[in-house]
Amino acid sequence: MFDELRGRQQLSLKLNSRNCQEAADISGNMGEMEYHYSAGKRSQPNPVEYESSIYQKGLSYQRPPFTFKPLEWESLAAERMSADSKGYVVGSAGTGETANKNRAAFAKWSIIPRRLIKTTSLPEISASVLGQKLPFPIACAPVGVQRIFNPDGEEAAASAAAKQNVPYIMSTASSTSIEDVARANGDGVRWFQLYWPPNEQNDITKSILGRAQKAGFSALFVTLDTYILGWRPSDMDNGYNPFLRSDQVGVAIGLTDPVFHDHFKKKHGKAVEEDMGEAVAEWTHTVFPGYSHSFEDIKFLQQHWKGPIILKGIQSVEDAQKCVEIGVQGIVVSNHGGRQSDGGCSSLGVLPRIVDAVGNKIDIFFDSGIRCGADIAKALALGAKMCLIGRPYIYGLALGGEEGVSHVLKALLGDLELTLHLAGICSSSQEHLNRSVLTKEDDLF
Ligand SMILES: Cc1cc2nc3c(=O)[nH]c(=O)nc-3n(C[C@H](O)[C@H](O)[C@H](O)COP(=O)(O)O)c2cc1C
Ligand SMILES: O=C(O)C(=O)c1ccccc1
Repeated sequence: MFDELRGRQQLSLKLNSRNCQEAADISGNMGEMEYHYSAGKRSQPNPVEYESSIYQKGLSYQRPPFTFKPLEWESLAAERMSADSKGYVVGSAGTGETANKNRAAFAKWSIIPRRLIKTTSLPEISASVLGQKLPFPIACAPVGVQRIFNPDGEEAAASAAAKQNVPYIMSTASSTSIEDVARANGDGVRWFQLYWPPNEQNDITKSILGRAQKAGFSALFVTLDTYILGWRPSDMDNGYNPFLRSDQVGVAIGLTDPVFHDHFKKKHGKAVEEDMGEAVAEWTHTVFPGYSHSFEDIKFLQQHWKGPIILKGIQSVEDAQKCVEIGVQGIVVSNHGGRQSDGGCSSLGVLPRIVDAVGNKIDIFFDSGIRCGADIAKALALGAKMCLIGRPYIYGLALGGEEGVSHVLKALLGDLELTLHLAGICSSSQEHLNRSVLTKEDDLF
């Protein structure tokens, strides 16, 4: 009974509250959570609708086959994976100290709700990044080898992201080609993440960038913290490296790249098809050369990429300042989910100082450790413009392919929307969602 009342209440709140234009746009079937086009424009999914429709489905025992408990996605997904895949996604570097600190850092900040803030609508949770206004302040982080979690891999995730109006960042280590991911993503917003070949192989880099650009990827995320994979005990215990599997997962971009094919032929005197093992080893070495580029080298990418460039993996104020100096458009404050270095800082811990130093000069994205709506709210309050979701959507992929990814994205957004609403915060913009809504939990004692 309570659920029924609550469901109805949510529904009527929603219907009364969205502004007129949006209400006219929303033509979706509430039960199925389908969203339709109206007047040639895609109507915005409304995350809280998901919650109300679930209460209603609950009444007729038609709940979705996925849990809404964000901290259970990992264990439930793990039950469906091989030991190798589970170790790969859940695992992190060394003792796991960095990954643990990523999570612990969120609990150090608390949201102080304000009361009697008169509202007539649910909070607006859009984001303004890279000169664009996007409906939601989250994106799917670049994650490689997605077919080890579900046979539909990147195509399922990119399709779900487009349906939920969430940008999809495609990894260079994808198990699907650039062109196939673009097709699956359709008219969604898609960005490309580069694992960057050494300068001697700039022709291969140019080829990848050209393909990504042609396939409609509009921004370039360059990952700086993974020129070699970190010390990952779970994978070493399993003797597991996704590239070294016999089914060649994670090398789709190389195996479909004509310039890489030419390069391989010249170097090895045979075609890629004649020696797949050698070709995979060569590609792996091309994108994980073992050594880093320099700030100076970014010029090459600026010359060959028409669009915003965002550097991923920034943890220090000094590096953030250098990013501003060299004229890139954004940074991702990230420690790769604690997968690369042990003994590191929490990514959320370093965020405020980086925001203070460069937040008004460059777009700051954030990831590492986000698991629920409140985590997104805290990172945005500390000055990030957008959060990248990493492991959670991969757990969704393992749990239920495209539907599972959609579920995780909708659940995170619904949770965010209500978290802000119930704290009296009327939008995700810095004007309303800023440090004044937070306190350090330790300061309370
Ligand atoms: C299985 C897996 C594969 C990943 N692959 C990539 C990748 O190919 N490129 C990249 O830049 N980051 C990659 N990442 C890191 C994510 O983009 C992101 O920084 C990280 O997952 C954020 O931490 P979280 O998982 O705690 O949210 C990967 C992460 C995971 C879990
Ligand atoms: O595992 C990772 O964190 C990552 O970035 C990666 C590297 C190679 C293949 C797939 C993912």
